[in-house]
Amino acid sequence: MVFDHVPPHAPHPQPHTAGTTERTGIALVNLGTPDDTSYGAVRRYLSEFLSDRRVIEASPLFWQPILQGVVLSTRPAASGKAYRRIWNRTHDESPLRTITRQQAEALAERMAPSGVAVAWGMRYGSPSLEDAIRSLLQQGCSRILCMPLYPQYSATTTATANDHAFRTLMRLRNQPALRTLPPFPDDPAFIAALADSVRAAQAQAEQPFQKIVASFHGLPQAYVQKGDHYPADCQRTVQALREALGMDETTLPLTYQSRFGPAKWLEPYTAPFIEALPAQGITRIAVITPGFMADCLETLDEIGNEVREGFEHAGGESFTLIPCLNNSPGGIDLLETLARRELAGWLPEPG
Ligand SMILES: C=CC1=C(C)c2cc3[nH]c(cc4nc(cc5[nH]c(cc1n2)c(C)c5CCC(=O)O)C(CCC(=O)O)=C4C)c(C)c3C=C
Ligand SMILES: [Fe+2]
Ligand SMILES: [Fe+2]
Repeated sequence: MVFDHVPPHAPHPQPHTAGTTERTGIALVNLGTPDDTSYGAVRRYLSEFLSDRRVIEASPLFWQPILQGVVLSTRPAASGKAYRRIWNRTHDESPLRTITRQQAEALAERMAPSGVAVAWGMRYGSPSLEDAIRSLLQQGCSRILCMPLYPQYSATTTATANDHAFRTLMRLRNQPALRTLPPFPDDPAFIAALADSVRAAQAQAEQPFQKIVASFHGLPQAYVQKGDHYPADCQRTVQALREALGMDETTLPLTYQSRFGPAKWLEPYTAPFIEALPAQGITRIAVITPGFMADCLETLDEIGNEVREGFEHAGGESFTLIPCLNNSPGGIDLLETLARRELAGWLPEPG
């Protein structure tokens, strides 16, 4: 018997109902997270993440011995300690997992009247994006919108999430139709939600912020030289936000955080930039992180703990971390706006 285009090792047989209705589904996807903060769990997570050739482009012949040797014997302990500082003890999971689930539940409520199912998964760790897509198929979805929750494009985030969705479909005999959400760096709905979050933070502060630093996850400069247009997308977000708030490069500067390894990453680096501010007479600041749709290790610990301590140690007096859009009404409005736009033609006609 010949199995056209279906690898004989396809791991899970598809249920007969999968993809046989006109139902539409949405799969929300974010980066990933370890299952717990132990050395073993963090090591498994980092090993999967840092073995992704979209993330580390060096040849595996060169990189894998370094990863499996020095990196995975030292980094899991340090990262596990950082995760423990921010861990959601009520649900025993990382904040990124909690918030992604909350976003999916809230979006599901909004989309239910249109008959759209919503699932969520991670690019690395569990539940995986593959689990999310399989759950949508189980629910009879024949059309799926994959929504990587990254406002700015990068091959290291958006593309690898989409790769994972495509790879999942490669194993299916009956494939659903698949759409992917394009990046949305200066979408008016995104910028309006960010501007509202800044105004809300300012309204709660005792005194006006002297600066609001927009800090994005960094990227190796070599990837940008090879064509990744991530920094241009970050500039688009910040420029649009400046215009929405009547601010400029001085009052709303752009910086990059989360450098990993010895190579040159995008500059200026967030931590030294912020630690230098008190010496310039800037002692009351806020930090916004518009590259993240959900609070996570990089916002809550790196900015909320490490950078805050550096700023205070250097003489800073007031440090406000503006929350990500998370499951705020503005954040869910944005997800619904983006989803409905991308689902044009796939939703039942109103009335
Ligand atoms: C070469 C390494 C890395 C690249 C390139 C990279 C790009 C990148 N990452 C995000 C978003 C997130 N990264 C997060 C954690 C994280 N990132 C790296 C490395 C690279 N990221 C590491 C090693 C880690 C793990 C944490 C640590 O050990 O310090 C997270 C947080 C996950 C969580 O559970 O909270 C996010 C989100 C973007 C947007 C990006 C490219 C622009
Ligand atoms: Fe990262
Ligand atoms: Fe970090």
